Amino acid sequence: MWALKTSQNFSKLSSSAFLRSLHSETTAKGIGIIGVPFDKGAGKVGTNEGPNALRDAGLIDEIRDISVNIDVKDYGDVHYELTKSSGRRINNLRNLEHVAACNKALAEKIEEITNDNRMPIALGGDHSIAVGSITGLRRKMKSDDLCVLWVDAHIDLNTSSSSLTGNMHGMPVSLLVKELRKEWPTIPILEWCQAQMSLKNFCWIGLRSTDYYEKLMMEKYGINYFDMRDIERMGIEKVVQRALEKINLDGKKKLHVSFDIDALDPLYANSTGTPVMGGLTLREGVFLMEQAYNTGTLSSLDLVEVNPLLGNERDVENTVNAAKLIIQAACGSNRTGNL
Ligand SMILES: NC(=[NH2+])NCCC[C@H](N)C(=O)O
Ligand SMILES: [Mn+2]
Ligand SMILES: [Mn+2]
Repeated sequence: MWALKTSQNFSKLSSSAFLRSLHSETTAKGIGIIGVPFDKGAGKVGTNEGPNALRDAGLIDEIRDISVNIDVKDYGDVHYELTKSSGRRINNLRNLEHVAACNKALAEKIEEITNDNRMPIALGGDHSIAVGSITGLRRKMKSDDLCVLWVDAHIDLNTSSSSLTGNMHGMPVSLLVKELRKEWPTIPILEWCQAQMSLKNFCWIGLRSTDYYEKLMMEKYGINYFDMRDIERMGIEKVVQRALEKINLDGKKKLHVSFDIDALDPLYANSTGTPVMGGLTLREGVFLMEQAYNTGTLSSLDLVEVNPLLGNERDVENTVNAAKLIIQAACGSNRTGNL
Protein backbone atom coordinates (compact mmCIF):
# COMPACT_ATOMS: atom_id res chain seq x y z
CA MET A 1 0.00 0.00 0.00
CA TRP A 2 2.72 2.39 1.01
CA ALA A 3 4.77 1.49 -2.04
CA LEU A 4 1.81 2.06 -4.28
CA LYS A 5 1.16 5.48 -2.79
CA THR A 6 4.75 6.53 -3.22
CA SER A 7 4.91 5.43 -6.79
CA GLN A 8 1.64 7.25 -7.54
CA ASN A 9 3.00 10.42 -6.00
CA PHE A 10 6.20 10.01 -7.89
CA SER A 11 4.52 9.56 -11.25
CA LYS A 12 2.21 12.52 -10.58
CA LEU A 13 5.16 14.70 -9.76
CA SER A 14 7.31 13.64 -12.63
CA SER A 15 4.52 13.99 -15.16
CA SER A 16 3.73 17.54 -14.10
CA ALA A 17 7.42 18.41 -14.19
CA PHE A 18 7.54 16.92 -17.67
CA LEU A 19 4.54 18.97 -18.72
CA ARG A 20 6.08 22.14 -17.36
CA SER A 21 9.23 21.54 -19.33
CA LEU A 22 7.22 20.87 -22.49
CA HIS A 23 5.26 24.06 -22.03
CA SER A 24 8.25 26.21 -21.40
CA GLU A 25 9.52 25.10 -24.80
CA THR A 26 6.30 25.68 -26.70
CA THR A 27 4.22 28.35 -24.98
CA ALA A 28 6.67 30.22 -22.80
CA LYS A 29 3.97 32.72 -21.97
CA GLY A 30 0.31 33.02 -21.17
CA ILE A 31 -2.63 33.84 -23.39
CA GLY A 32 -4.42 37.18 -23.67
CA ILE A 33 -7.95 37.24 -25.01
CA ILE A 34 -9.26 40.47 -26.47
CA GLY A 35 -12.83 40.83 -27.74
CA VAL A 36 -13.48 43.08 -30.72
CA PRO A 37 -17.24 43.54 -30.95
CA PHE A 38 -17.17 45.14 -34.36
CA ASP A 39 -19.24 44.75 -37.53
CA LYS A 40 -18.73 48.02 -39.39
CA GLY A 41 -16.30 46.46 -41.85
CA ALA A 42 -18.84 43.87 -42.97
CA GLY A 43 -21.87 44.21 -45.19
CA LYS A 44 -24.17 42.67 -42.58
CA VAL A 45 -24.67 43.48 -38.91
CA GLY A 46 -23.97 40.91 -36.19
CA THR A 47 -20.25 40.06 -35.92
CA ASN A 48 -20.18 42.53 -33.01
CA GLU A 49 -21.93 39.74 -31.08
CA GLY A 50 -19.11 37.29 -31.85
CA PRO A 51 -16.90 37.78 -28.78
CA ASN A 52 -19.71 37.37 -26.29
CA ALA A 53 -21.19 34.38 -28.09
CA LEU A 54 -17.80 32.70 -27.67
CA ARG A 55 -17.43 33.73 -24.04
CA ASP A 56 -21.01 32.69 -23.21
CA ALA A 57 -20.28 29.29 -24.70
CA GLY A 58 -17.52 28.82 -22.14
CA LEU A 59 -14.44 29.61 -24.25
CA ILE A 60 -12.26 31.04 -21.48
CA ASP A 61 -12.81 28.18 -19.02
CA GLU A 62 -12.36 25.61 -21.75
CA ILE A 63 -8.97 27.09 -22.60
CA ARG A 64 -8.07 27.00 -18.89
CA ASP A 65 -9.11 23.34 -18.82
CA ILE A 66 -6.56 22.44 -21.49
CA SER A 67 -3.76 22.31 -18.97
CA VAL A 68 -2.88 23.35 -15.45
CA ASN A 69 -0.02 25.34 -16.90
CA ILE A 70 -2.15 27.56 -19.09
CA ASP A 71 -2.49 31.09 -17.84
CA VAL A 72 -5.34 32.92 -19.57
CA LYS A 73 -6.27 36.53 -19.06
CA ASP A 74 -9.38 38.05 -20.57
CA TYR A 75 -8.65 41.69 -21.42
CA GLY A 76 -12.34 42.38 -22.08
CA ASP A 77 -13.47 44.20 -25.21
CA VAL A 78 -11.98 46.94 -27.33
CA HIS A 79 -13.82 50.23 -26.97
CA TYR A 80 -13.37 53.18 -29.22
CA GLU A 81 -14.88 56.59 -29.62
CA LEU A 82 -15.49 58.61 -32.73
CA THR A 83 -14.57 62.23 -32.40
CA LYS A 84 -16.78 63.06 -35.34
CA SER A 85 -18.39 60.93 -37.97
CA SER A 86 -19.69 62.12 -41.31
CA GLY A 87 -21.62 58.87 -41.63
CA ARG A 88 -20.89 59.00 -45.36
CA ARG A 89 -18.67 56.87 -47.53
CA ILE A 90 -15.17 58.25 -47.95
CA ASN A 91 -13.27 57.06 -51.01
CA ASN A 92 -15.84 54.28 -51.49
CA LEU A 93 -15.07 53.02 -47.98
CA ARG A 94 -18.08 52.17 -45.86
CA ASN A 95 -17.76 53.19 -42.20
CA LEU A 96 -14.12 54.20 -42.63
CA GLU A 97 -14.11 56.30 -39.46
CA HIS A 98 -15.31 53.37 -37.38
CA VAL A 99 -12.85 50.95 -38.94
CA ALA A 100 -9.99 53.39 -38.37
CA ALA A 101 -10.90 54.15 -34.74
CA CYS A 102 -11.61 50.57 -33.71
CA ASN A 103 -8.42 49.23 -35.26
CA LYS A 104 -6.30 51.96 -33.73
CA ALA A 105 -7.66 51.02 -30.30
CA LEU A 106 -7.15 47.32 -31.02
CA ALA A 107 -3.53 47.84 -32.09
CA GLU A 108 -2.85 49.44 -28.71
CA LYS A 109 -4.48 46.55 -26.84
CA ILE A 110 -2.51 43.98 -28.82
CA GLU A 111 0.67 45.85 -28.00
CA GLU A 112 -0.28 45.82 -24.31
CA ILE A 113 -0.94 42.06 -24.40
CA THR A 114 2.41 41.34 -26.07
CA ASN A 115 4.13 43.60 -23.54
CA ASP A 116 2.58 41.40 -20.85
CA ASN A 117 4.32 38.51 -22.60
CA ARG A 118 1.07 36.84 -23.61
CA MET A 119 -0.09 35.43 -26.91
CA PRO A 120 -2.91 37.68 -28.13
CA ILE A 121 -6.09 36.08 -29.39
CA ALA A 122 -8.45 38.60 -30.99
CA LEU A 123 -12.07 37.51 -31.08
CA GLY A 124 -13.83 39.25 -33.94
CA GLY A 125 -15.55 41.03 -35.11
CA ASP A 126 -15.34 41.17 -38.87
CA HIS A 127 -12.07 40.61 -40.72
CA SER A 128 -11.18 44.30 -40.94
CA ILE A 129 -9.86 43.91 -37.37
CA ALA A 130 -6.79 42.13 -38.73
CA VAL A 131 -5.49 45.62 -39.57
CA GLY A 132 -5.29 46.58 -35.90
CA SER A 133 -4.25 43.19 -34.76
CA ILE A 134 -1.28 42.84 -37.14
CA THR A 135 -0.25 46.49 -36.76
CA GLY A 136 -0.16 46.06 -32.97
CA LEU A 137 1.93 42.91 -33.23
CA ARG A 138 4.40 44.44 -35.61
CA ARG A 139 5.21 47.40 -33.40
CA LYS A 140 7.94 45.59 -31.53
CA MET A 141 9.32 43.73 -34.54
CA LYS A 142 11.50 44.23 -37.55
CA SER A 143 9.73 44.13 -40.92
CA ASP A 144 10.61 40.55 -41.71
CA ASP A 145 10.10 39.00 -38.27
CA LEU A 146 6.43 38.24 -38.70
CA CYS A 147 4.67 35.92 -41.12
CA VAL A 148 0.96 35.43 -41.58
CA LEU A 149 -1.15 32.42 -42.45
CA TRP A 150 -4.46 33.79 -43.76
CA VAL A 151 -7.07 31.05 -43.56
CA ASP A 152 -10.10 32.18 -45.52
CA ALA A 153 -12.48 31.51 -48.41
CA HIS A 154 -11.56 35.03 -49.54
CA ILE A 155 -8.24 36.74 -50.12
CA ASP A 156 -9.35 40.14 -48.65
CA LEU A 157 -6.99 42.04 -50.90
CA ASN A 158 -9.30 44.71 -52.30
CA THR A 159 -8.41 48.39 -52.17
CA SER A 160 -10.71 51.37 -51.84
CA SER A 161 -10.89 51.68 -55.61
CA SER A 162 -11.13 48.00 -56.54
CA SER A 163 -13.75 46.93 -54.00
CA LEU A 164 -17.17 46.30 -55.45
CA THR A 165 -18.85 46.46 -52.04
CA GLY A 166 -16.92 49.12 -50.12
CA ASN A 167 -16.86 46.71 -47.17
CA MET A 168 -13.51 47.02 -45.45
CA HIS A 169 -13.43 43.39 -44.27
CA GLY A 170 -12.56 42.65 -47.89
CA MET A 171 -9.49 44.95 -47.73
CA PRO A 172 -7.33 44.36 -44.63
CA VAL A 173 -4.36 42.79 -46.38
CA SER A 174 -3.99 45.58 -48.90
CA LEU A 175 -3.82 48.07 -46.02
CA LEU A 176 -1.00 46.10 -44.38
CA VAL A 177 1.40 45.50 -47.27
CA LYS A 178 3.88 47.87 -48.82
CA GLU A 179 3.36 46.48 -52.34
CA LEU A 180 -0.17 47.88 -52.46
CA ARG A 181 0.44 51.15 -50.63
CA LYS A 182 0.52 53.10 -53.88
CA GLU A 183 -2.97 51.84 -54.72
CA TRP A 184 -4.37 53.76 -51.75
CA PRO A 185 -5.09 57.48 -51.48
CA THR A 186 -3.66 59.19 -48.41
CA ILE A 187 -6.11 58.70 -45.57
CA PRO A 188 -5.01 60.69 -42.52
CA ILE A 189 -7.11 58.70 -40.01
CA LEU A 190 -5.32 55.53 -41.12
CA GLU A 191 -1.82 56.97 -40.87
CA TRP A 192 -0.98 54.91 -37.75
CA CYS A 193 -1.28 51.78 -39.90
CA GLN A 194 2.03 51.82 -41.67
CA ALA A 195 1.76 49.15 -44.37
CA GLN A 196 5.17 47.66 -43.70
CA MET A 197 4.49 43.99 -44.22
CA SER A 198 5.46 42.33 -47.47
CA LEU A 199 3.15 40.07 -49.46
CA LYS A 200 5.91 37.49 -49.48
CA ASN A 201 5.37 36.98 -45.75
CA PHE A 202 1.72 36.05 -46.30
CA CYS A 203 0.26 32.73 -47.39
CA TRP A 204 -3.42 31.94 -47.88
CA ILE A 205 -5.16 28.64 -47.28
CA GLY A 206 -8.74 27.76 -48.25
CA LEU A 207 -9.36 30.25 -51.08
CA ARG A 208 -12.40 29.71 -53.25
CA SER A 209 -13.77 33.19 -53.91
CA THR A 210 -11.70 36.03 -55.30
CA ASP A 211 -12.68 39.17 -57.18
CA TYR A 212 -11.26 40.07 -60.58
CA TYR A 213 -8.85 42.71 -59.24
CA GLU A 214 -7.71 40.38 -56.49
CA LYS A 215 -6.92 37.71 -59.07
CA LEU A 216 -4.88 40.26 -61.03
CA MET A 217 -2.89 41.09 -57.89
CA MET A 218 -2.34 37.39 -57.18
CA GLU A 219 -0.76 37.04 -60.61
CA LYS A 220 1.15 40.29 -60.53
CA TYR A 221 2.82 39.65 -57.17
CA GLY A 222 3.07 35.85 -57.35
CA ILE A 223 1.13 35.57 -54.11
CA ASN A 224 1.57 32.45 -51.98
CA TYR A 225 -1.65 30.52 -51.69
CA PHE A 226 -3.17 27.07 -51.46
CA ASP A 227 -6.76 26.99 -52.62
CA MET A 228 -9.37 24.28 -52.10
CA ARG A 229 -8.07 22.39 -55.14
CA ASP A 230 -4.63 22.17 -53.56
CA ILE A 231 -6.19 20.76 -50.41
CA GLU A 232 -8.03 18.24 -52.58
CA ARG A 233 -4.83 17.20 -54.30
CA MET A 234 -2.30 17.23 -51.49
CA GLY A 235 -4.34 16.95 -48.32
CA ILE A 236 -4.33 19.48 -45.51
CA GLU A 237 -1.13 18.25 -43.84
CA LYS A 238 1.07 18.81 -46.92
CA VAL A 239 -0.65 22.09 -47.66
CA VAL A 240 0.12 23.49 -44.22
CA GLN A 241 3.70 22.18 -44.37
CA ARG A 242 4.28 23.80 -47.77
CA ALA A 243 2.59 27.01 -46.70
CA LEU A 244 4.87 27.28 -43.68
CA GLU A 245 7.91 26.49 -45.81
CA LYS A 246 7.00 29.39 -48.09
CA ILE A 247 6.72 31.97 -45.35
CA ASN A 248 8.89 30.59 -42.56
CA LEU A 249 11.42 28.17 -43.98
CA ASP A 250 13.92 28.39 -41.13
CA GLY A 251 11.23 28.74 -38.46
CA LYS A 252 12.78 31.96 -37.18
CA LYS A 253 9.78 34.20 -37.76
CA LYS A 254 6.80 34.51 -35.50
CA LEU A 255 3.60 33.17 -36.92
CA HIS A 256 0.28 34.99 -36.86
CA VAL A 257 -2.80 33.07 -37.98
CA SER A 258 -5.73 35.14 -39.20
CA PHE A 259 -8.59 32.65 -39.28
CA ASP A 260 -11.81 33.69 -40.99
CA ILE A 261 -14.48 31.21 -39.91
CA ASP A 262 -15.84 31.22 -43.49
CA ALA A 263 -12.75 29.21 -44.47
CA LEU A 264 -14.76 26.31 -43.07
CA ASP A 265 -17.56 24.85 -45.13
CA PRO A 266 -21.00 26.34 -44.31
CA LEU A 267 -21.91 22.86 -43.06
CA TYR A 268 -19.81 23.66 -39.99
CA ALA A 269 -19.94 27.43 -39.93
CA ASN A 270 -23.04 28.80 -41.58
CA SER A 271 -23.42 31.74 -39.19
CA THR A 272 -21.13 34.06 -41.09
CA GLY A 273 -21.76 36.94 -43.48
CA THR A 274 -20.14 35.69 -46.67
CA PRO A 275 -20.32 31.86 -46.63
CA VAL A 276 -18.96 29.97 -49.64
CA MET A 277 -19.75 26.31 -50.30
CA GLY A 278 -16.99 23.77 -50.71
CA GLY A 279 -14.76 24.76 -47.80
CA LEU A 280 -12.58 23.12 -45.19
CA THR A 281 -14.04 20.49 -42.93
CA LEU A 282 -13.90 21.24 -39.23
CA ARG A 283 -11.34 18.46 -38.91
CA GLU A 284 -9.12 20.11 -41.50
CA GLY A 285 -9.46 23.45 -39.74
CA VAL A 286 -8.54 21.99 -36.37
CA PHE A 287 -5.68 19.98 -37.82
CA LEU A 288 -4.30 23.06 -39.56
CA MET A 289 -4.27 24.90 -36.24
CA GLU A 290 -2.67 21.95 -34.43
CA GLN A 291 0.11 22.00 -37.00
CA ALA A 292 0.53 25.74 -36.53
CA TYR A 293 0.76 25.26 -32.75
CA ASN A 294 3.22 22.42 -33.09
CA THR A 295 5.71 24.60 -34.96
CA GLY A 296 6.34 26.39 -31.66
CA THR A 297 6.31 29.68 -33.59
CA LEU A 298 2.60 30.49 -33.28
CA SER A 299 2.44 33.77 -31.48
CA SER A 300 -0.99 35.25 -32.16
CA LEU A 301 -4.38 34.57 -33.63
CA ASP A 302 -7.47 36.33 -34.98
CA LEU A 303 -10.70 34.37 -35.10
CA VAL A 304 -13.16 36.45 -37.09
CA GLU A 305 -16.51 36.63 -38.86
CA VAL A 306 -18.60 34.58 -36.41
CA ASN A 307 -22.04 36.17 -36.74
CA PRO A 308 -24.56 34.85 -34.19
CA LEU A 309 -27.36 36.86 -35.81
CA LEU A 310 -27.24 34.76 -38.99
CA GLY A 311 -28.62 31.27 -39.59
CA ASN A 312 -30.84 29.23 -37.28
CA GLU A 313 -30.11 28.20 -33.72
CA ARG A 314 -28.31 25.07 -34.81
CA ASP A 315 -26.12 27.03 -37.25
CA VAL A 316 -25.11 29.44 -34.50
CA GLU A 317 -24.28 26.62 -32.12
CA ASN A 318 -22.22 24.80 -34.74
CA THR A 319 -20.36 27.93 -35.79
CA VAL A 320 -19.53 28.96 -32.22
CA ASN A 321 -18.42 25.43 -31.35
CA ALA A 322 -16.27 25.22 -34.47
CA ALA A 323 -14.63 28.55 -33.60
CA LYS A 324 -13.95 27.35 -30.05
CA LEU A 325 -12.28 24.17 -31.30
CA ILE A 326 -10.04 26.16 -33.64
CA ILE A 327 -9.04 28.53 -30.82
CA GLN A 328 -8.41 25.66 -28.42
CA ALA A 329 -6.15 23.98 -30.98
CA ALA A 330 -4.17 27.23 -31.13
CA CYS A 331 -3.75 27.00 -27.37
CA GLY A 332 -2.32 23.50 -27.50
CA SER A 333 -5.46 21.41 -26.97
CA ASN A 334 -4.99 17.78 -27.88
CA ARG A 335 -7.95 15.87 -29.29
CA THR A 336 -7.05 12.70 -27.39
CA GLY A 337 -6.90 14.56 -24.12
CA ASN A 338 -4.46 16.72 -22.21
CA LEU A 339 -2.56 16.00 -19.05
N1 LIG B 1 -13.58 38.87 -44.56
C1 LIG B 1 -14.52 38.57 -45.46
N2 LIG B 1 -15.49 37.75 -45.15
N3 LIG B 1 -14.41 39.12 -46.66
C2 LIG B 1 -15.35 38.94 -47.73
C3 LIG B 1 -15.02 39.81 -48.89
C4 LIG B 1 -15.95 39.65 -50.04
C5 LIG B 1 -15.64 40.50 -51.25
N4 LIG B 1 -14.41 40.11 -51.87
C6 LIG B 1 -15.61 41.99 -50.90
O1 LIG B 1 -14.64 42.66 -51.12
O2 LIG B 1 -16.57 42.51 -50.38
MN1 LIG C 1 -13.84 35.20 -45.75
MN1 LIG D 1 -11.75 37.25 -44.48
